[in-house]
Amino acid sequence: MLKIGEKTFESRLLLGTGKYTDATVQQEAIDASASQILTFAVRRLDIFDKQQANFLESLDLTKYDLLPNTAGAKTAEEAVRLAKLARASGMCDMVKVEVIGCDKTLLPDPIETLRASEELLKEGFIVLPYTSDDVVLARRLEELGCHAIMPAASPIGSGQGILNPLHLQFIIDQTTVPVIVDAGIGSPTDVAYAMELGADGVLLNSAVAHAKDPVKMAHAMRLSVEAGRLGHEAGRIEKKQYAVASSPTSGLIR
Ligand SMILES: CC(=O)[C@@H](O)[C@H](O)COP(=O)(O)O
Repeated sequence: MLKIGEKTFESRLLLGTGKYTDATVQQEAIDASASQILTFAVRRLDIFDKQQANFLESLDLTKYDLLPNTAGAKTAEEAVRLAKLARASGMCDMVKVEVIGCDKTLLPDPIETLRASEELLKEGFIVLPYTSDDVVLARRLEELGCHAIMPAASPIGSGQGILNPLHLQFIIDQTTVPVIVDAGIGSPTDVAYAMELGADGVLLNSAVAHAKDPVKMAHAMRLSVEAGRLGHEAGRIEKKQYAVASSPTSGLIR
C-alpha cells in the first residue's frame, strides 16, 4: 500500500491527465492503469466555470483522488496561489508543488520549491514537491514536513527514463517519506527499474498519452509497477564479476 499523509492507496501508479487528444481514450487509459491518483495542472482547468468542458466532468470522481499540480508557476508565490485556488474548489487538499526554474529543461527551481512547500505546509496542505534528483534537497523537503518527494527520472516529456539511478537510490535510502519518481519515464522498463530501486510509486503522463496505443501502454505500466515492486520486495541477487554454475558441481558422475 502507498501511504500519503493519512490516505492509503493500493495502486502505486499516479497518472497525469494532460496531452490526450481524445477523452474516451483518456478514460480507457485511466481504467487500464488502475491508478487511484490523477494529477492535473490547475492553470489548464477552469474549475469554477461549470460551462467549460473539462476532463473532470467525464470521470467518476469517487474512484480517484485528485492531485492538482502547480505547473506554470515560476515562483513560490505563484505556486501557493494555484494550490489555494485548487483547494478553494473543494476537490482536494493534496498538491504537487511544481515550480519550474528553466524553460528549456523544465527542471524545478529548488529554492522556490522549498519556499512554496514550506508555505503550503503551514497552510495545512498535503505537500508533494516535484524535485530534481538531489538527495540534499530531498532531505530538506522531508525535514520541512513534506508528505512525499517526487524526484525526476529525466526532463519532463523527454522519455529518457532514469538517467541517474544512483541519485534516485540516494534519495530512496536517505528519506523516510514515500518517494514517487516523476517525469521522464519512457517505457515500462523505466517504471520497473524505478520500483526495483525501491521507489514507492511512479508518476507518468507522456509515455501513456503519446503511446501508439495509450490504453495498452497504461496497462503495461500498471503491470510494470506491480512487477518492479514485487521484485524489490523479493530482493534481487547480488551482481558477481564471474560466472557461478547454476547446476550443482558436487556429486557428478565421472
Ligand atoms: C513534473 C511534471 O509535470 C510531471 O509530472 C509530468 O506531468 C509528467 O512527466 P512525463 O510527461 O515526462 O511523464
